[in-house]
Amino acid sequence: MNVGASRPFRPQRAILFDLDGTLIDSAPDITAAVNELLAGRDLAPLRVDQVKAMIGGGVKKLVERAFAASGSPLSSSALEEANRDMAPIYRRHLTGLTRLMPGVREVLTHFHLNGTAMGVVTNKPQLATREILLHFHLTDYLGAIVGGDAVTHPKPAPDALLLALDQLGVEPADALMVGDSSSDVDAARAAGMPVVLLRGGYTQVPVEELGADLVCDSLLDLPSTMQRLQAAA
Ligand SMILES: O=C(O)COP(=O)(O)O
Repeated sequence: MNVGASRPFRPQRAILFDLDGTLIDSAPDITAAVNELLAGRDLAPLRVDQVKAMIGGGVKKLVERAFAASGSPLSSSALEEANRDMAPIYRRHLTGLTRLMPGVREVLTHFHLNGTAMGVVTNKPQLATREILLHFHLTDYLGAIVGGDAVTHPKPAPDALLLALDQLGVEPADALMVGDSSSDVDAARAAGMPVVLLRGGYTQVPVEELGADLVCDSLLDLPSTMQRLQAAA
């Protein structure tokens, strides 16, 4: 099922995937990390659904939002300190509770066999991103892996997407961004790329309202949907 494409799709030479909420369900691990940090400050744990709504802006934003939701908003110096404390905690909770979203391996295999270049562009730190992708044996599919700290301006700025496309040697108009949130749409628009959003990711706003060219129920719908749209273009 999809919501109508808002512009013609031409065959894509590359696809950039968001990570959290798109390729992986990392919310349980991220919640465990957040709650370990909060417990260190005698604050009560947050639920996974609360933390889901805080993911997508990088680790520092996550920390800021978690303390605000706990009724203890941080000053900028306290945020810096909490963010420093979070780094080793976050690294201990990368894969234990994290699972691939449905269809990831099948869909990456499909596009790989198709000759489509692929990359991951996330606001998660680069080292953590690489460790997770290695854990799930996905790095062989990916010609570019760009974390939030690999650029000065992470998503929703276009920089990380443009860096990944540069590494893949593909122009923005010949590539597609696939994500789950407004920062993916905004980054893709700023980079001049079409964008597909998947339902079931980490957004509080319904994906239909985020201005994507297309919305799919799951990653598994992407190959057939792309074929149909390209045939019609
Ligand atoms: O906020 C994060 O750490 C990562 O989020 P993203 O993979 O959706 O960009």
